[in-house]
Amino acid sequence: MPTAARAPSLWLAPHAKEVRGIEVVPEAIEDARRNARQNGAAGASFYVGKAETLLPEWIRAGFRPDVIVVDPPRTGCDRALLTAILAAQPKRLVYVSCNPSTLAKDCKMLLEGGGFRLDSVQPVDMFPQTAHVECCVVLVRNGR
Ligand SMILES: C[S@@+](CC[C@H](N)C(=O)[O-])C[C@H]1O[C@@H](n2cnc3c(N)ncnc32)[C@H](O)[C@@H]1O
Repeated sequence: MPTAARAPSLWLAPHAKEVRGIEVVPEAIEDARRNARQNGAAGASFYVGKAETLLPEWIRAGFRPDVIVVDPPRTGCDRALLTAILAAQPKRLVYVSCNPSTLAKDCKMLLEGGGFRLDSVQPVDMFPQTAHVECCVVLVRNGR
């Protein structure tokens, strides 16, 4: 179960055999490892690198996650990451976004890539009185 690095990994760890977190900032990975130790999240491991580099490597090596969680910057996910997600065919993809336009663009590619259907879209008004909105989208594998 690869995820955005820190918070989601720790919440998910008790429910999964294995959780892998990816993050480009090394200090964030150190924090994640420390948090995992302090919270007894033994199945969580964390990797410094780009998700669009590491996930395709893992998929080529046979890694098949049940669930993928992404929480990208405002620019959205790299195309190579979306391609790797399509190849991995997880049962569920949870996409947390702070930019509805890149979220829509990435979901279009994922839905047109086949294999997924849209399950839910949940905006969260974390920044009242501003134009910003967080949004959580769940895509599920077709046939589920
Ligand atoms: C919106 S924040 C999400 C933070 C995340 N929820 C967490 O708990 O660590 C986006 C994060 O993606 C990281 N990031 C940016 N580009 C990345 C990439 N290509 N691969 C992996 N992480 C990336 C940023 O450093 C930032 O911490």
